[in-house]
Amino acid sequence: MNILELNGLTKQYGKLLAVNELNLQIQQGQVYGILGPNGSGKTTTLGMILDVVAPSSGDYRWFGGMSPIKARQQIGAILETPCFYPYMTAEQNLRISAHIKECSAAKISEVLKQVGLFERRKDKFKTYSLGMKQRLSIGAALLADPPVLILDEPTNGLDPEGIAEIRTLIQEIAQQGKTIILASHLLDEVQKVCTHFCILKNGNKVHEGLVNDITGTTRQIRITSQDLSLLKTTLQQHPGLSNLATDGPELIADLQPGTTTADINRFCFEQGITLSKLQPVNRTLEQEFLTILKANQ
Ligand SMILES: Nc1ncnc2c1ncn2[C@@H]1O[C@H](COP(=O)(O)OP(=O)(O)OP(=O)(O)O)[C@@H](O)[C@H]1O
Repeated sequence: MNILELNGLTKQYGKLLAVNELNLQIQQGQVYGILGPNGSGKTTTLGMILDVVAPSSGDYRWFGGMSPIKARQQIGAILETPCFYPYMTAEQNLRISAHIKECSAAKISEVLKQVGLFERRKDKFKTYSLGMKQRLSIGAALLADPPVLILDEPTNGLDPEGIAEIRTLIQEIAQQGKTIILASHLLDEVQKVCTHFCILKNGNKVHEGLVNDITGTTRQIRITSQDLSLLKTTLQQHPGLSNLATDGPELIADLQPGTTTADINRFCFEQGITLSKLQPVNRTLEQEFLTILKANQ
């Protein structure tokens, strides 16, 4: 079942087209990354699907057409760091959140454990690091045990340790079968936690797919031999390679579909060249992202 379906969702701010005819389908259990540079329309999209920004045209359906009020109860969302009371402890703040959400306070300890703040539950919110504040926000969003979690730039401003903690937490939440929709401009973040992703640029969806389709396939090689220029002129004749370029003491090239590293090795051997290195490289989402953005300029 589609958890969320967007049909031509559009938002125009005066002359500015922030989101243009966006079509998306997100299914249960996916960790869906909405990726894009600053100003590409990620937050506006999340605002629309959370009913806080009115679409100019198009529509969206949660859970196959559930009423917006009912659907909203199934979604835990963090668009900005929520306003917790600085002089209250994490536990007291979550008690207030539970009261507002009309859910049982019995869930508070469980949620604090899940986000790794149980030991610090009696500390005042103002003494928390940015990463702990962000984890508490996720904890608040989990109080009502929603099947869907929406996160906007969840690691913004965090140090590497804080980023790693949030990443692990997102992975743990996803393992419980929850659907997570995450907006980010950080390729690394999307690559490490998401199963599916789309790329927005100037409000347009320019790509969508499975993260594994990109990062799991070897489509590049790093290759070197004693005489680099001879190797380069030789490899230029191989039809199974493209984008051949020198990168320091080695060459880098894209493998065309159907060509393997073994083919390249054999070809060089037949040409009398002994390779000192032939290393397959997994393409990163970053390379794919840059290629896609370039192609859509
Ligand atoms: N309330 C608003 N009024 C006018 N323009 C807006 C408003 N909100 C967003 N925009 C514009 O819409 C475009 C998309 O903004 P949005 O915040 O959705 O992008 P984003 O991808 O989330 O960017 P960032 O990564 O910087 O948060 C931008 O050009 C932005 O300036």
